[in-house]
Amino acid sequence: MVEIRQSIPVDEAIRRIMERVKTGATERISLAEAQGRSLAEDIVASHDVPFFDRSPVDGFAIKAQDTKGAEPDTPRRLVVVETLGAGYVATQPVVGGKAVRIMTGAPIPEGADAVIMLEHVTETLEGDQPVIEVTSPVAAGENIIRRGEDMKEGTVLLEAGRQMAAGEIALLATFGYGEINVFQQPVIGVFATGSELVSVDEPLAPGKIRNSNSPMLEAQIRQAGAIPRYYGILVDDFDQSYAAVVGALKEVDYVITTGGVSVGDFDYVPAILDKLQAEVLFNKVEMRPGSVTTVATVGDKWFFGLSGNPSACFVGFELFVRPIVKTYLGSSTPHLRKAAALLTTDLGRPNEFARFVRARLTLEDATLSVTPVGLEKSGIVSSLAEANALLVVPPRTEKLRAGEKVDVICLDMNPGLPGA
Ligand SMILES: Nc1nc2c(c(=O)[nH]1)N[C@H]1C(S)=C(S)[C@@H](COP(=O)(O)OP(=O)(O)OC[C@H]3O[C@@H](n4cnc5c(N)ncnc54)[C@H](O)[C@@H]3O)O[C@H]1N2
Ligand code: MOO
Ligand SMILES: [Mg+2]
Repeated sequence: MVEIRQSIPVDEAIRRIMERVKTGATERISLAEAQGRSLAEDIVASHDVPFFDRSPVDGFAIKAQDTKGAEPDTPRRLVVVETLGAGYVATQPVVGGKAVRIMTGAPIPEGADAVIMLEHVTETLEGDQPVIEVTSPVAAGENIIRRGEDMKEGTVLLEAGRQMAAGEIALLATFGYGEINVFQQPVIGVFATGSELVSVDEPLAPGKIRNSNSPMLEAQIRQAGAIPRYYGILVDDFDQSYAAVVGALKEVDYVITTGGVSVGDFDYVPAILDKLQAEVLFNKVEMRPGSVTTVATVGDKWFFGLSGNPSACFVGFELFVRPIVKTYLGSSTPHLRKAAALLTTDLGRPNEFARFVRARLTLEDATLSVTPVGLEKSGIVSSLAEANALLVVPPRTEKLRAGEKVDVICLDMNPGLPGA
């Protein structure tokens, strides 16, 4: 007799997972290793930026009041007393009637309260003495970047859980954070299951297909910020499969299997979980694709039995594995972003389960539109590369019409957003 599984709504499945998730351990790494990692500490500005009043232009640092009444007919003449490059400090204050030639990024000399650009003065020599002529008044404060204008000491710049990209790395470098505390990346073991599978470098034979799910999962794992460890293809043999899963559970933080999770004769994942005495959180979700997605815990390890059908496997990872990884990495927003978009075509086939339709979001005239891509069947690989979103069709929805507003889940991967 085939086991009849108790199905639960997607929200309930996510709730069961999220009530058990934990953040991971932390480690200290160098800034050079920071890209893609998640901060485990708040980053605070350790000083004002800029750290001194500085010039944003190449010009002359002056006292604004010296330019009062300056006109082409009555230019004001200022004596240039020194030249200041970025990285150096003036040797003397600017006093009335004097100017310091100053380069972009150099500190404003004491006594100066404005900078006039090189292009806006006439430079002459009186004997050996450089002199400038100013032909229009300059306001106090002009062309001066004040200390702390960019960032004030003590401000929290980045919060724990923030994933680091180029901008965050620039901030860390600005404040001298050569080392930072980050969350350790969970290591996720991946098994492909099924005697029909051959690997990417093997020739096809009758009845065989290439294993596309585990390379896809490895990419999804990396994209989420975790580390994949591929354990290969398991042929449909219970004892071998059980032993391999037991071995992996000792070595990694979570295990993902793809395939063998339904009710077929060679679908061994349910029996493996049984023998492991795993706590199965659910093994049937009211969703298409991915209705057989199974999530369990084995001691303190997570086990994800994702469907063998490529798109079901893909969606199962994004909905159920990704938020666990993101929470482990300290994120306070572990789920993919949701948005509303206008549907561009009619969408048929009402279903008693929620549907996650692979789709493409485009942005035109400040309006998000969504179009289903390719064939909707769960075994279809072709639409995965086209999709940058999942269109969410709630259960038992009547036919959706072009122009209706629908919910979409934005995927965090190529072709990205807006995917016009
Ligand atoms: N009697 C029932 N049959 C099925 C049910 C059901 O409720 N009752 N559910 C169907 C649904 S829905 C899905 S989804 C699949 C899930 O099957 P499994 O997760 O057990 O996966 P497999 O049987 O191993 O394979 C399904 C399909 O996917 C191909 N596959 C498997 N692994 C890979 C891989 N690594 N790369 C590419 N393609 C893969 C496999 O060859 C099959 O075609 O069960 C339905 N059946
Ligand atoms: O639930 Mo299955 O994953 O739709 O094809
Ligand atoms: Mg099966």
